[in-house]
Amino acid sequence: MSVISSWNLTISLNTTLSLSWRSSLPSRAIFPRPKKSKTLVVLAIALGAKPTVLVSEKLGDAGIQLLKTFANVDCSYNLSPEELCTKISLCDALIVRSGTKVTREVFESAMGRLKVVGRAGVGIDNVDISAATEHGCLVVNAPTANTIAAAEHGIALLTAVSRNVAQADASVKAGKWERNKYVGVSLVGKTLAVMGFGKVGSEVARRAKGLGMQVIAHDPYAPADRARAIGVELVSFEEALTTADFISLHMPLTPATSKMFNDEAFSRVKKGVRIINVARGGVIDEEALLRALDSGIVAQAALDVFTEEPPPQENKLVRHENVTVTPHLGASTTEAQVLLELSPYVALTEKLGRLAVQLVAGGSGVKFVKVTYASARGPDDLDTRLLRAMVTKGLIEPISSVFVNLVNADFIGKQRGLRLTEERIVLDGSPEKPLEFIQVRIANVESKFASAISNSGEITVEGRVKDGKPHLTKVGSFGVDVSLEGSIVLCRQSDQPGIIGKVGNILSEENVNVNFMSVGRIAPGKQAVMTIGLDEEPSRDALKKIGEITAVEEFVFLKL
Ligand SMILES: NC(=O)c1ccc[n+]([C@@H]2O[C@H](COP(=O)([O-])OP(=O)(O)OC[C@H]3O[C@@H](n4cnc5c(N)ncnc54)[C@H](O)[C@@H]3O)[C@@H](O)[C@H]2O)c1
Ligand SMILES: O=C(O)[C@H](O)COP(=O)(O)O
Repeated sequence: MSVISSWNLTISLNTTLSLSWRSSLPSRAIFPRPKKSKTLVVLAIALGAKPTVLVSEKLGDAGIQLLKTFANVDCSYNLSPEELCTKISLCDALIVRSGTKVTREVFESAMGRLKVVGRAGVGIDNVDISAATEHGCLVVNAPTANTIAAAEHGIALLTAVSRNVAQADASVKAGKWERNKYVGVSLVGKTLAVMGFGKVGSEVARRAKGLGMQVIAHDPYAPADRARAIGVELVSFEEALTTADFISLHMPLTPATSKMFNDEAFSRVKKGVRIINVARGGVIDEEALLRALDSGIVAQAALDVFTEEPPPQENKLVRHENVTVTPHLGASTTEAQVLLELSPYVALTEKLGRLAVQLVAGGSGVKFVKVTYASARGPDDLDTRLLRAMVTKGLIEPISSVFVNLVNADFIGKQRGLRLTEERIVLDGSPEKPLEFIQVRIANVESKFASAISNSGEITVEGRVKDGKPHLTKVGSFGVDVSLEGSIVLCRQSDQPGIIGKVGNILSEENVNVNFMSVGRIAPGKQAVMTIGLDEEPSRDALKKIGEITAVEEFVFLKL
């Protein structure tokens, strides 16, 4: 799905609601789940059957194609409010960006059919959340998908205003050569105030530090340790205003931030300050900014966002000589629109859950499950609800007839006595990758494959995403490496020559293709765990023959 890095559940339906919704869906007998369910399309997961999805703004093609495997997709762009209201009654889901106003009228016109609004991006200020809640409609967004794109656009505008790039470009194109008029200011050593030190703000800060700037930030809710880690000082609104040479805005538009930059704020800034806004137009009082520009208090402004979008033709800010404008392009990079950042992890978590539960010995029951996410990203930047739901799905579906989806996962887990806890390990390193590894552990159970019990006494499976594909990288205390496709044979044997060949022969006699194989051992000549990825399912007879190889101490066949 375009821009799905993780769909963030903005409004969770309460349990009663999600249950009644679920029970109103057709049974699996009528709509069997696709064999290779690409569970990353959360809307489809949430809806549980082939829904009709209206996409009202341009998204990446890859996302649309993927969505089409799960849904009837209607891409209708530039709908008038009336056209949107007419169409919506035929749709189960609506996907929008910032340009579609999802008003109360839209929810009313849906007459109960609309179940999910997906905001392919961050800001949900164009969706009437109260109306969505009243109409039992879920609103989900993709909070990290365009973070880097927005941060890079902020930096592009910062450097552009410091060197009059837009103005100089227009001048040269008008046939002029005004080298003295467009003398800029340097960034190095200057103070940048980042207002709103969240996902985008902190990435802007990181980049500005690289440009040699002194970076301060104002954010009443930001953790001081995150700021310290980047070398940024958190300051009061007053201090940010009075000390900054450049101000970059990155807070959401809320009643508290609306027109935060007004005459009062501009009266306290340093004369000649330069302002960049890639957040929301509404955080600036545009009339006040115009006055501040005209009086020279603000030397330059770069605006990607406006109170009204598109801004009216006669908008004086847009036409102002010292204002650089872009048409809400912050998220508009190819990468941000096709990013499938979390999707392999979604598949990985479900498969780890499936593997772990199949390793439990019959009768043990599964109650205590711990999921560990190791990531270089801050906890706020990784919403794990989707991953948690997928682990639950993997744990429960192989041993029951229930269909687990994003909405009902927590409820079904609780109903079945599952106590799933999550833990994060914060790693050093590049935060570009969402997760380094994921571990699923089941405590207080016996395993049908004793080697799957780690030193801590729990069934432990660990996986990573390699080249975009989920891999199993640890079973119990043994390091392994097998791509999680098809099915898997885990086999512990005494470490001696010829075993791999014997197992391979048995499988090849049955025409079962081995797609991956790895061997992890404690020490040479002792025990080894062999992990074999299979495209086809071997017969019982073949599995029996593997078990009869003298050196094989235990083995298990697992379906993914
Ligand atoms: N121009 C674009 O295309 C584009 C792209 C992405 C994001 N955005 C916008 O950028 C903004 C930031 O996005 P994000 O993903 O970093 O969100 P975020 O939620 O990660 O960060 C927002 C930060 O603002 C802080 N904040 C809240 N109230 C504040 C206040 N009164 N003063 C200062 N800080 C305050 C929050 O504590 C939070 O840390 C949003 O408005 C989003 O819609 C625009
Ligand atoms: O909130 C956002 O995600 C950004 O403003 C991007 O909006 P867009 O998806 O309309 O480009």
